[in-house]
Amino acid sequence: MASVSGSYLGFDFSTQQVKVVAIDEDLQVIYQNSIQFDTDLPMYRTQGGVHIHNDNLTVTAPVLMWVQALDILLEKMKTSGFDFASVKALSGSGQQHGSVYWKKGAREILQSTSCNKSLHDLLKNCFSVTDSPVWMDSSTSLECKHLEQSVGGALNLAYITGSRAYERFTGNQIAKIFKMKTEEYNQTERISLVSSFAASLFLGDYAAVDYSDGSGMNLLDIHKREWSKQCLEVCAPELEEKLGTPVSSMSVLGSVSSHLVRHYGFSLACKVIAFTGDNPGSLAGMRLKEGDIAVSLGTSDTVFLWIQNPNPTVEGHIFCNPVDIKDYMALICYKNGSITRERIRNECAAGSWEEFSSALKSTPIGNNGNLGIFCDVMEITPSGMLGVHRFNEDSIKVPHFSKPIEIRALIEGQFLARRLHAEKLGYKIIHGTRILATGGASSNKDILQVLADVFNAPVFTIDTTNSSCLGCAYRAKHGILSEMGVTFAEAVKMAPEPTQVVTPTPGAEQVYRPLLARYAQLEEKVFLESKQ
Ligand SMILES: Nc1ncnc2c1ncn2[C@@H]1O[C@H](COP(=O)(O)OP(=O)(O)O)[C@@H](O)[C@H]1O
Ligand SMILES: O=C(CO)[C@@H](O)[C@H](O)COP(=O)(O)O
Repeated sequence: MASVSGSYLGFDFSTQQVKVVAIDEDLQVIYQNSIQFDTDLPMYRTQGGVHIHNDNLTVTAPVLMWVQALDILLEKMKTSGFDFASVKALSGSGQQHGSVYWKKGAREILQSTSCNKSLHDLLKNCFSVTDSPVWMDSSTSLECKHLEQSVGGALNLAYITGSRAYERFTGNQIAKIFKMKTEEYNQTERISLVSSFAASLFLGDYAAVDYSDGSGMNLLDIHKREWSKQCLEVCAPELEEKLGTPVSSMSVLGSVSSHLVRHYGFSLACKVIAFTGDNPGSLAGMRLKEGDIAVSLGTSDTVFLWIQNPNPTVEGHIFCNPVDIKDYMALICYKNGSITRERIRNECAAGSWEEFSSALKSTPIGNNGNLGIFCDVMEITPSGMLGVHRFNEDSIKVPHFSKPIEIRALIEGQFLARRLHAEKLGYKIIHGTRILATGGASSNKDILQVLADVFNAPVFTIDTTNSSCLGCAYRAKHGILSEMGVTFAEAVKMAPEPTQVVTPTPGAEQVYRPLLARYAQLEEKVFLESKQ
């Protein structure tokens, strides 16, 4: 690879893979690569990057798998001739809410500089909990109830932390670890998020949690940008020491570890900028503006917005904004995203995205009134909804659809749900609204066409589906410039603009407006039934 005068790296430790994007000084992408957990590291026996336990509620991932994936990714970059010496700064992101438990003594090992071991060999005995709880976990209902009761109810908790108690949020996960694995908890000297854990691997020391990803823990006071002592106390003892002090998402944490300098030829001056959550990373990568709506179609589906005035409610989340210290972002998360789409692709389209697309193209918008709600796993939005529910044009439940109708029912049902809950949170689609799509499924234009039709707005994408990596490479550059007072918008003004890929089909709104109202009624019915 030809060397460049300066470059910036963005990593993403997401649910199914570790990915990297490198950009040059002109913000052009010069390198991309990834390691898939299931296929590149089969010895960990993950499915979709995780282990689903027998209770169907507990979901974890082996922390050493993430470390080993980074070793392999960096080796791959080295083999391809990537010029590590040109990297001026790096940053990254992680799947949100997951937690990593560093054993007493781990910091000293992390800081050690004089060995030739891989990170995996170096850190193999450093974790008190080897299977990290991840965002797909929904086993902490008791802990959630306790936290909400202790702070005066769900809405009060949302006022403080931006969200009512959610099972996957880290504070509730830590409370469960303390209760179920007290000895391991007591052996823990530091608790990281996946993002700050990943930053620690580059820093060679414990990296601070950033405000934006820290907002997904039910522990951070999002207004004061400090831990809520009340929430910490409810979740587990000595938690403040174990978490360290949170920092702004644009903080320069320090220089890259001498371990990585020696192994890969990073410059000693290369800076590590605070890592953040993958959705905040995507907000940066897509250069979201107020008024835009971002739809991420990754393992999870998320819908998020840039907002100035947080108005937390008991549905959805408010996070601190990752690129502007005074602002916020609102987010809604759906657990049944790509994995459900893959199941239907396998069952109805012989495992082929092309066949899946053909089915979308051969069926009419509105699917002749056939609607579906597909929750293979317990849904987050609305909370607890489970199972596959199919309704014909008279809203009568039916046991199955033909294959093409099933495919359209899945995609329309998913996007009707995305729109319904965004509107419930007060989001209005107006003339000029741009939908910015990202994540693996955003490479599929036929899926994006349904998105444009259901939302009645044009869909834009950026050049890469790895918007979080790209956003973190941008954040890496901005991290250095922000010390001189440069805003994120100024730092990335030369970056390529998102391009419009699809526009709504004429007449789509007339079909989907009434369908949205019908979907809302059916979802409410299914939701209430799932509560019984
Ligand atoms: N052509 C396609 N059409 C629809 N979905 C796709 C396509 N290509 C990849 N995907 C989906 O993208 C998902 C991965 O998305 P990605 O955003 O990389 O995940 P994550 O960041 O959560 O690990 C895969 O699970 C796959 O189902
Ligand atoms: O739980 C959430 C957001 O609140 C998820 O969006 C995770 O952050 C996982 O992200 P992907 O790997 O699906 O991008």
